[in-house]
Amino acid sequence: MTVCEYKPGLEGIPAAQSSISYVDGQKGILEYRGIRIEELAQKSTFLETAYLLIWGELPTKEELQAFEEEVRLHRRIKYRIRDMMKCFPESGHPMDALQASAAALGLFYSRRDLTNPVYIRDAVVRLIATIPTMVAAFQLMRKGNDPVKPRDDLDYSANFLYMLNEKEPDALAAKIFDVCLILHVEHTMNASTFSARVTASTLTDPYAVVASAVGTLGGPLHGGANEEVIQMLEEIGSVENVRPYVEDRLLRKEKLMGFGHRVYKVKDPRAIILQELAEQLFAKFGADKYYDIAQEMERVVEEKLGHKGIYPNVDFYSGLVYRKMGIPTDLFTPIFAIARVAGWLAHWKEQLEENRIFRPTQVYNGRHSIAYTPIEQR
Ligand SMILES: CC(=O)SCCNC(=O)CCNC(=O)[C@H](O)C(C)(C)COP(=O)(O)OP(=O)(O)OC[C@H]1O[C@@H](n2cnc3c(N)ncnc32)[C@H](O)[C@@H]1OP(=O)(O)O
Ligand SMILES: O=C([O-])CC(=O)C(=O)O
Repeated sequence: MTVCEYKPGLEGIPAAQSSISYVDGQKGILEYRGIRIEELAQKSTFLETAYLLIWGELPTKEELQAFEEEVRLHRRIKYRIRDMMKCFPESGHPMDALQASAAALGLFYSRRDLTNPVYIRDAVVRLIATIPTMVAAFQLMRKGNDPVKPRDDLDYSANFLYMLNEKEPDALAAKIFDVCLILHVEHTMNASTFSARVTASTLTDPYAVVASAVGTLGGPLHGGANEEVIQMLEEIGSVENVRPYVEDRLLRKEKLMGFGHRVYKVKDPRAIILQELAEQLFAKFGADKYYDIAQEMERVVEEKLGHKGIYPNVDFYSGLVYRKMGIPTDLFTPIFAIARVAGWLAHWKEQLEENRIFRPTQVYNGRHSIAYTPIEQR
């Protein structure tokens, strides 16, 4: 066996063969099953894109209707899950609540029949359908309210916003939210997807796969950055403070949240679309001063770090979109998870098709042949 050079963070090391999505980080291109995201953002819906990613082809009209109907029928969560969530501390982070709730689904549906397409479809539908309900239910319950039941007459994104805010959403806001889900659904071998694939490779159940990926997504270097971006913009507070803030952080060798990417060395194509979506919302619902701060920050960071290929990533503008919709900051990453679950499931399915357990090696740099020291001599 050839011994490879150790690469911290596995940079540049292929961990799987996959036909789900493709990134060209120099040109700023992202495709799902070969289709550019710009086109999907304009013409598709989240559920149609999820279908494309998981089953490999765009659905026919009948296939899409059947999938939407199945998801609609599975939106409700069991009262025991709801009661379990009610016991979570209201000060707990919604990502932790989501991780625990997704794992708890496995208590009810743990039968592992991983070779049966019916089992796979059932798990896909159940997870895509219930994750938004769990996010909205935790939000209402931590405020002391009862969760709102899903509305069968509303489509996927409109229903989520309805469950969250207890009122029917504005049509433009619901459409933009759906596009945000399309933009967040999949992104090659990112950390949470890798985590999902490693977990999948042990042939555990899909609820454990998703729970492990949710845990990975929450970190501030990954999906959790969208929450930190808004906190950072609030801390900056004004356009004049941007330059000194950036300079100070760089001097202290601290990262600027929402910037930089392992693969993109240009502006993330998703950030370009998210910025346009934010502008559409501002045009309808009024400007946001944090957008001016964000734009100035993009200019200053390009000036300082453009030579290193550091530009806004997907997490930089998404928070401004969600903020304008009145969504609390700590729900930004759970919303990322609502979308990404379909990407994780596509990878789960692909992993099962040609599974081999992930078991890489390590470079041992510890000691050998050390004698045991009795406790009284230490
Ligand atoms: C959905 C997503 O996961 S998108 C990413 C969300 N995460 C963030 O926005 C957090 C901020 N960004 C980062 O921490 C990084 O850019 C990551 C985690 C996204 C990528 O990390 P890596 O590929 O390991 O890059 P790494 O951290 O090695 O940085 C390479 C160089 O760029 C610099 N750099 C990278 N990102 C940033 C940043 N956001 N701010 C300042 N400097 C940065 C590093 O300091 C390093 O500089 P050096 O070579 O002079 O030491
Ligand atoms: O690809 C990555 O490393 C992170 C990312 O942008 C994503 O998961 O959407």
